[in-house]
Amino acid sequence: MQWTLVIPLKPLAQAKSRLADTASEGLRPGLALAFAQDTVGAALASPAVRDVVVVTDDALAGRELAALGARIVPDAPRAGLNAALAHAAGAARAVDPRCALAAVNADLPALRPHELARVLDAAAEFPRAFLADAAGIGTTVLTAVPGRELLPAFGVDSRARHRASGARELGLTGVASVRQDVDTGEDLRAALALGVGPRTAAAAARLLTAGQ
Ligand SMILES: Nc1nc2c(ncn2[C@@H]2O[C@H](COP(=O)(O)OP(=O)(O)OP(=O)(O)O)[C@@H](O)[C@H]2O)c(=O)[nH]1
Ligand SMILES: C=C(OP(=O)(O)O)C(=O)O
Repeated sequence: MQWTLVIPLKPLAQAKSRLADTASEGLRPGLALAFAQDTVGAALASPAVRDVVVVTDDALAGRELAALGARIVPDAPRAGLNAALAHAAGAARAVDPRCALAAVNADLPALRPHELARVLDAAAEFPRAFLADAAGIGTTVLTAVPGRELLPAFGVDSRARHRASGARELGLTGVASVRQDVDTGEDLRAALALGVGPRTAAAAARLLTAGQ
């Protein structure tokens, strides 16, 4: 099965507020963009991914991610993450009503294309499925096969909420790069240890140069 990914991204100036102690306000937007670029780049290189829709109102991120090959959809509802994802899912199904959908966070800078393919291949066995994040509290991937709605419940305790919604939790091992979202300085160190994509590597080097 080939998947359409929907990836949400806040305006960069507001993104990654929990990295405030790791990156200054001047460097944080560039870091958030680098995470998104490496996430989208790896996703588009995955054999299980047909296309990527990014839902964002950020003009710069929209241009940069479109240049990588993503379709950009404005965050028309402006009502938070789950409304943005439902809107992007609708935009994808308006083009192809039978597409398989996967919501993926924009902060997976260590993402490896073949690990994402393993997750999506496993998800194809269930109407809706999800992968918990490295911290074991959140979610990095939520899927819905053709004919099923995504019903996203990202945010606080989303692992428990996706489980309660009837989505099947994927208990895969060996997919650390798909679980490693980056919200804190500690997460960034963990992602760097796994090996990040080229834009995040460059942005992290700028942090070091700036003495942060
Ligand atoms: N389009 C869109 N994306 C969102 C919205 N809220 C969050 N996101 C994205 O959803 C993912 C998870 O978001 P959050 O954890 O809430 O925000 P964050 O920027 O990653 O981190 P914090 O500012 O530290 O909370 C990230 O890819 C965000 O950019 C929204 O209202 N609209
Ligand atoms: C929104 C989520 O991600 P984050 O860890 O970025 O808050 C989530 O896990 O549901």
